[in-house]
Amino acid sequence: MGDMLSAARTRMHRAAENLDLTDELVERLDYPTETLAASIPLRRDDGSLTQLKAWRCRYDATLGPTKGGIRFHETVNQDEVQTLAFLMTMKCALMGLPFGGGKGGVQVDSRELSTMETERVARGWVRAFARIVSPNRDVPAPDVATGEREMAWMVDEYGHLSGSIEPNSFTGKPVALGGIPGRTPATGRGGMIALEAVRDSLGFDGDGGLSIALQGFGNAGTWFAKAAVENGHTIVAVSDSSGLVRHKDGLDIDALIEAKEKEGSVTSFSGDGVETSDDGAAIIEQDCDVLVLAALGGVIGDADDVEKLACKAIVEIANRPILPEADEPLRDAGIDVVPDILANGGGVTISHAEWVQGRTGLGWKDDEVADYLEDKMQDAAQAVRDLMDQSGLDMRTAAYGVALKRICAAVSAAGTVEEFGKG
Ligand SMILES: NC(=O)c1ccc[n+]([C@@H]2O[C@H](COP(=O)([O-])OP(=O)(O)OC[C@H]3O[C@@H](n4cnc5c(N)ncnc54)[C@H](O)[C@@H]3O)[C@@H](O)[C@H]2O)c1
Repeated sequence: MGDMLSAARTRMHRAAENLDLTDELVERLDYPTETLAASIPLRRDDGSLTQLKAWRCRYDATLGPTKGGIRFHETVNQDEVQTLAFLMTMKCALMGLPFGGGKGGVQVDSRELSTMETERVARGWVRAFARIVSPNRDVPAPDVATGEREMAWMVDEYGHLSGSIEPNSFTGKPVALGGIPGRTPATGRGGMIALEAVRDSLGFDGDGGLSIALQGFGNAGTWFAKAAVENGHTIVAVSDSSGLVRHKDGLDIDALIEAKEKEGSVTSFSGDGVETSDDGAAIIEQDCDVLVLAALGGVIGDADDVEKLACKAIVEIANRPILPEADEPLRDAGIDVVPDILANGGGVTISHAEWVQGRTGLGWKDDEVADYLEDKMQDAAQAVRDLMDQSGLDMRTAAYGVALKRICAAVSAAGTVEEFGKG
């Protein structure tokens, strides 16, 4: 087992120990059910042939078909794919969705691919893994460097291979091809709903505006920022891969989005009182109420990183931006964390709505999507709060606890040691 998965599982074990869950049920989640590794041949535009490493992991399907994105990234590896599939398992259970967890990846630098090469990689991934993908078995979605267009190619390839039209084999499709309106903003908006739902347990009484520093200004970050401003909060600093921009009285988010769309970076933004720096990593040192991590994994890795923080709470919109080694130093520093499996659960929640839409053949309206997101985020946050109240656990451990209890209940429903042990 890889180091990354091993580290990720420590949080599950912490929850299981605190809640006295039966070992044999939790052990079932120690290893993935199925991981398929493949080599995808890519014919480059210049005629040369390259072999790309690729994976699909179905981590656990106790609660339903496995669900999770496919990322194209030069550093992706089997350990990362399995770790992210493990997190999807916990997230889908916490969000109350009838899905298990999965993840896929191709080890490739997407920036070096032409559009036609990207299409060949997307179709090659489906040819390699079609045997485990299916609307009732394993349902992939976009992730890093994949989006609606890649899903359109993948659904098409899957239809050719299976001999039937199966748009429901993937989510995150373009709306014109069976996608759902509201999927793109769902992760950012869901993160805001989660923050509001737990704000008093983070120590923010009342409903006054909070000062927020935000790392990452892509899909999730921009939609979170818009929702935050609509709710009366102030974004005092934003970073992306180009660097950092800050304004002590709050940034004009619509203008910042426009500048990023036009110039490709937040540091191109200017105006009265706006400061920029090429040191994007300094965002974690920004004095603020809430630091929102919406870019990368492993940003806060240990006690040294925790010492740099000047926030009162953290919201994890990226997957695993805080590593387990930093959990205790954060607790000692009194910094509460809204964990990734809750804070970014809005994305897979609306993927579920898309899957339901595909199964019924009936389209969802914008307000139905928004209501579903609100309800699911509130329900998950409430379940976590209830367990925190009952057990005194921190928010992350309680979130894992809610997920584990649901998975364990489903496993136990097919018989327990007490029943089988009767002989
Ligand atoms: N989009 C979703 O639905 C969704 C769902 C669940 C989790 N997530 C997670 O949220 C994170 C962001 O996803 P996204 O869809 O917004 O991706 P994205 O590619 O749209 O945006 C990523 C952003 O991070 C920035 N970034 C990259 N390196 C950086 C660095 N060193 N410092 C600061 N910023 C940096 C990029 O400039 C960009 O603004 C990822 O970890 C992703 O796995 C996204």
